[in-house]
Amino acid sequence: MTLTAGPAASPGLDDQRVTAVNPLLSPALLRQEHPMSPEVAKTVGHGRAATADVLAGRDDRVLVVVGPCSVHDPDVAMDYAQRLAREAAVVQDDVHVVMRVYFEKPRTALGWKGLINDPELDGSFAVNKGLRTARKLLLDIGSLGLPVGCEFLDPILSQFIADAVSWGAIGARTSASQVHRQLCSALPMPVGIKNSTEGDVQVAVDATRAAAAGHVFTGITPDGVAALLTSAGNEDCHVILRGGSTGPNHDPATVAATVTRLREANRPERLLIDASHGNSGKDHRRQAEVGGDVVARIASGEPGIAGLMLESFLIAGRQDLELGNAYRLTYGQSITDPCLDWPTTTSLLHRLAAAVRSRRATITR
Ligand SMILES: O=C[C@H](O)[C@H](O)COP(=O)(O)O
Ligand SMILES: C=C(OP(=O)(O)O)C(=O)O
Repeated sequence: MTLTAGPAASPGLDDQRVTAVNPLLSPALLRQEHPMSPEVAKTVGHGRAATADVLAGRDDRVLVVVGPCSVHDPDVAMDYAQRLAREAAVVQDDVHVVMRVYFEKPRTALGWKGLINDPELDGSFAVNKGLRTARKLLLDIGSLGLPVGCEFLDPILSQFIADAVSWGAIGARTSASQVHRQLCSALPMPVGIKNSTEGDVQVAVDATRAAAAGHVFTGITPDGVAALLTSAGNEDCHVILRGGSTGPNHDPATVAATVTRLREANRPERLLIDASHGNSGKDHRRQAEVGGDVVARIASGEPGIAGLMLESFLIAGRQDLELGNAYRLTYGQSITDPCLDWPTTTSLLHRLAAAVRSRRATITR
């Protein structure tokens, strides 16, 4: 029997809902256009190692993943990064700061899907430009000595930027996804995995187990060719408590219960608390309260909390994006979830540093 390859094999039946096919640049080409300097490579490597050490409790600092809900303007993101790099240097003995640099937004239904998908913010979907902008920004931030964290949403896109990332996230809408768990098992950095939007924590614990194992799955090579990838497994995956539709879950009882589940699953018994999302009800004022609560609990030596996620930008709150009218946006304010402003952010960073010092003093006394 002879098999005929290509469209002739199923005339008229294939791709009936694909309305356009356009070229995607390859990861290798993007890396050639925006190569990583040895200095940035050092920042990324040190950022990953310090993150893993804090998560495992080998380093007694706390991890803070802080930055905008989404990057929509690389110049504003650099402005924010320069300020954060200065603060990170001030608190570095007590707090390991990783900047949230999120380019992919998983939407509940519809909405702008992030800078890689639509960098012009006008529905033109210039994805190749988005990838170039994203990679350049990651390298520019890395050159400030500041490690970065990204959410990985589209498993193919990770190949374009993962080498420049020190901490990764899997969001609440994808933590149950086998595709994303397999991706985690191959990613070269610690990855935080969120509880579900409904508040199910077990799904995140299960994801850390799945990600710690090796898998064989489909992906792409640096040249952009489809391939079967074999992963070694990622031991540095951890749970992020982000609250859910039934309310917050940053309370000591949920932290303790999650630690028990992690122990039963033979996973490291430390986690991150996301002060935003379901824990704040998407109210940035409430986010500051959750951050303050976590600071106090770190000072008191509560076990299990390795760090905190904060959604923060220059201006408090959020604004609506009108596609095609990005020029009207307020400088430094989020176009996705509401963020803490810069003064509240720096205050929380310094309070966290003080909390770590007081915890350290209690332990060594
Ligand atoms: O962090 C960002 C948002 O919470 C997430 O992308 C969902 O946003 P949406 O509910 O506005 O679509
Ligand atoms: C989308 C995010 O969060 P979650 O997955 O918790 O909704 C986020 O952190 O940007």
